[in-house]
Amino acid sequence: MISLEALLDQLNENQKEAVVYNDGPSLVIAGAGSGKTRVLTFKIAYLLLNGYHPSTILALTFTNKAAREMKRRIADLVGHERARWLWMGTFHSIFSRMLRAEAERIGFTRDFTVYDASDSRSVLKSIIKEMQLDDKVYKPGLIQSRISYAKNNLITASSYETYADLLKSDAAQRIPQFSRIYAEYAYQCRKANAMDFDDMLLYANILFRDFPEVLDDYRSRFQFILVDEYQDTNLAQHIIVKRLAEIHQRIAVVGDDAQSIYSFRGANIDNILQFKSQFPNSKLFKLEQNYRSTQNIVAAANSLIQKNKAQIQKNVFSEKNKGTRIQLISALTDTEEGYLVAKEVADLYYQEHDPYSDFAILYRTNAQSRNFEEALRERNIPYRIYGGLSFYQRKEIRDVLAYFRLIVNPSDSEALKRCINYPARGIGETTINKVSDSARQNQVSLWSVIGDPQFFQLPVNKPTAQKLLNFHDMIYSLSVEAQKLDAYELAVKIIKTVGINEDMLEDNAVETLSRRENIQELLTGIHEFCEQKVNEGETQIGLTDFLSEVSLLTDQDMDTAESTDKLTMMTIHAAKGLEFRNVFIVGMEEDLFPSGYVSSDRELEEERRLFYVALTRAEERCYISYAKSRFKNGQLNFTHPSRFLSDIDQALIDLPADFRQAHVEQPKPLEVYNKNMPPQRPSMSSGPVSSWKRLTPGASKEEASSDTVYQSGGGVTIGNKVYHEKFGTGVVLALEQMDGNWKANIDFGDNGTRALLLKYAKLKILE
Ligand SMILES: Nc1ncnc2c1ncn2[C@@H]1O[C@H](COP(=O)(O)OP(=O)(O)OP(=O)(O)O)[C@@H](O)[C@H]1O
Ligand SMILES: [Mg+2]
Repeated sequence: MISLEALLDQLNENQKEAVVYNDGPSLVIAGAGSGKTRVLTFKIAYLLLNGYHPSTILALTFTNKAAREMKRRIADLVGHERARWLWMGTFHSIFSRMLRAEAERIGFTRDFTVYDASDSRSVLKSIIKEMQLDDKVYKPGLIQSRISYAKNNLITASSYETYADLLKSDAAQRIPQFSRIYAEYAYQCRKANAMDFDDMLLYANILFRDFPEVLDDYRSRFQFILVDEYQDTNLAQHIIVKRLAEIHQRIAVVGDDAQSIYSFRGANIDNILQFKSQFPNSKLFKLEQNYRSTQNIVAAANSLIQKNKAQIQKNVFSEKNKGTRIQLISALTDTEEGYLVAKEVADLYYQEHDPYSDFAILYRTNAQSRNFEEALRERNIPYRIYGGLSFYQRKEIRDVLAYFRLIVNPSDSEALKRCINYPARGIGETTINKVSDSARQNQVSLWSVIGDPQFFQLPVNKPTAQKLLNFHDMIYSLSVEAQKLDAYELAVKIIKTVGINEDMLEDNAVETLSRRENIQELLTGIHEFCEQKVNEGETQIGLTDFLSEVSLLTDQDMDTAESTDKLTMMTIHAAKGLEFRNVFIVGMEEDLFPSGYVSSDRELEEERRLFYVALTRAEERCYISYAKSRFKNGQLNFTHPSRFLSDIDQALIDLPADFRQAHVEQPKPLEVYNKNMPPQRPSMSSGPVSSWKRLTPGASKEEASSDTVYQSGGGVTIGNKVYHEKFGTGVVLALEQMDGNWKANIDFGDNGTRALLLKYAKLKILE
């Protein structure tokens, strides 16, 4: 075990101060690579060496992988025994653990299922269908993100109507049934004993609000709370942390406003900016030395982020070597981009002898990975992809997991629908619909109906009723076994019993073989999971434990074989917090990065922050690539290099000759290869980025309400006539999101034009 002195010797003066200050709340705001995560890690080790019991420390990270990493570091510093009992994980995994322990209090059982995004969407689809609504207007994806937004802002289905006064005008125009759908969705989830991802945070808040004794219990258990990547927390997360730390005030958070990249998921940068007002006695620490990257990379990242107006000024420097300049790779086509990047990787691998695990290819969207995969495969370069269609989302794996879910929680209607006729049992779509209808009419789960079709007067013939009963009994007897067997034994038994094995053995097609291998891999994974838990001192590892772990994986957690030498491919969002010697940022083109969906300066600044995150992942070398033409939806489009390239200090980047030319010229509108194709959305490069539509008070509503305004405005629409207690009647000219809150510019006639935050303005919408 390390001495306190030796521990602190591994930190610079500023880091040391932040680590040893533990008398009250503290906040570290600092740029990328300056050791924020290291401060948290060392602070925990410091607390442990000072006698805190590990089980009294709660540390919240952004991914499970980051938690594992931090735990490993702490174990290296202070010994495995001390690190073992730390409460460390993502918000979702930590609070789902609490919710399982307290589930009965809020009307669930401890075996509740966690619905993933596709389960939720499927529930919403059937609600929209059942309510006979037009799914072109009531798009399940849109409804889903609105529900998520509401939950992350702690607006429940039942309180939605009350809060909706402000949100109502656009909803009333376009999706007036939204609150009914939300309520039905909440009801369906509850009936299925299921929570979705956002529910983890919502219900944790409800639990703490409604059961003060539970809150007190956790408050006294956690003597210290630490949060990494605080700039990307949302309101629901912020309130949980605030509640837990309210009494003892021993809380340490770290973050970087320049790396806030999750506002589309409800993250609110105000949480970090207003930490001081939430915790008035808090102490602010700044770190300035970057230990990750070469001087050139740090300077390039600094020059880029300077272009953002909204930011806290920071002085970040590196004392590492100067390093090489950023290399730009210009390709004619997206296929060539893949080829050139793979070639560069191979060259570096042979020249510099860097292992493949030192390389990362980072992109804006998952869909970009394909060209690189092909090019890497051609050169036999091993790689792993995070995110996208992960292992656990493959059909055969989802099928097996659905059985697991149903057996531990028979009310899980999504799981039931998935397994009732797989492998085929002669229970058709019509029968399943009848079961669903009956469940709805009788307000019971599907499971109850198939357990007694006669009682529920299910309109099916005798043989069909018998098939339902057989299925019910098979699942029931497995759920009895579940009490006795551990996760692995049970999983093996299930796969044998329900007929998946035979289904796969019958057919020797190549795809079936690989599906069989995947299932085998799943079983191996469960086996390892059980062993690991046993090693950690747990007994009785049931399938629920395994399921709750896999259902809370994030984009960074998909691959378990971490030690092998593979190149990493992931989105920039998933790369947050990570570092690699060699980083390739690819697809650096207008309409791709920044994304073509950007419609305000604020959104553009978030894209720039995303680029800043990408650049600052690199330790030694950073490459940026773009293609001059790219296939999109089966069409070849000509592209323009991203405007962000010219944000980087030109002395630090090797631009090819044709780039300067392209940027001196006025950017052209998007050219289209096939002249017969319909006109394309205008390129973002044809002029300055439009800020929010500004309209005169007389503008028509149709003109005023663009999709973007509607989606993110969360309420008042441009062109609305509104009433304010003090300023009287006015017309909304513009809407803008400011630090997560909506700001409206309103023309109040004689009382002038005012910028008001909707949150406080208490506007009444007149028309
Ligand atoms: N005092 C130090 N001595 C040696 N190495 C350090 C020191 N401080 C930080 N580092 C190293 O610098 C790298 C970046 O640190 P860390 O990941 O903690 O930065 P961060 O501020 O959390 O970055 P990000 O904003 O990207 O999350 C790590 O490899 C870390 O081990
Ligand atoms: Mg970090």
